[in-house]
Amino acid sequence: MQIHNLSESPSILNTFMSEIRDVNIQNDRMRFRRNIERIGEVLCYELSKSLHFETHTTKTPLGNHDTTLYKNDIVLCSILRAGVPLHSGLLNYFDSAENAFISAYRHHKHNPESFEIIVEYLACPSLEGKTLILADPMLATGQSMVATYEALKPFGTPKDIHLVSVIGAQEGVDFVAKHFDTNAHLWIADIDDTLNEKGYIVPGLGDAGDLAFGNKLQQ
Ligand SMILES: O=P(O)(O)OC[C@H]1O[C@H](OP(=O)(O)OP(=O)(O)O)[C@H](O)[C@@H]1O
Ligand SMILES: O=c1cc[nH]c(=O)[nH]1
Ligand SMILES: [Mg+2]
Repeated sequence: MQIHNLSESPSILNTFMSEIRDVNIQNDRMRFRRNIERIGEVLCYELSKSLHFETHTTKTPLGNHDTTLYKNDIVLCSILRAGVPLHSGLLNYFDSAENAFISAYRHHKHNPESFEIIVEYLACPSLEGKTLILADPMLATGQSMVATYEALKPFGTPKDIHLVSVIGAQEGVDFVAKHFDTNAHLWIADIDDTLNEKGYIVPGLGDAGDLAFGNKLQQ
């Protein structure tokens, strides 16, 4: 897997990243969602440079102008629920993308420290020969991303695969790298060192789903 960690070259992205991590700012739910969306836009722009481009002639009022436009058939797939604002950011730029949604959540069966990933809702178009973009803001253990990929396999074989995430833990990045092809890409805004005993990224930002949408009761 090819890993593109955008924190390696400082940019305006650092401002959005510092706001979503900051305990004094992140509780402004609207700002949190909008920052995740803006990070999605920046990641989308970077990812777009790796797409397939072909020459296109545009007719202006005064003549013709040659440029290149991407030709990939894009399917954006987000993992509910924290993936929703990231999905919006990607869709802001990929105007005509097809969309898939999947629910993958951590189910704490016996105690807060052990969980399994439950995949329930799944709506997806054909993926055959298309460019699949899998988006989830948090890449902690990597289990949700891998469970989602397994659940999508019956929908066809994508031509290429891009994972998009906001914050990853090194352990989760290593885990997904083992499960995806070497041609797959990971576009990520930052990678932190560790996970705590509950599988949260440290320092991370806390619970992205709760910060975006409010607390949920455990089922
Ligand atoms: O890499 P993993 O260890 O699988 O963890 C990451 C998952 O955890 C979060 O979802 P969560 O289960 O909190 O659901 P939510 O989006 O409903 O809050 C996050 O959005 C990822 O989907
Ligand atoms: O740190 C983490 C890990 C999983 N999900 C989150 O929202 N945050
Ligand atoms: Mg959550």
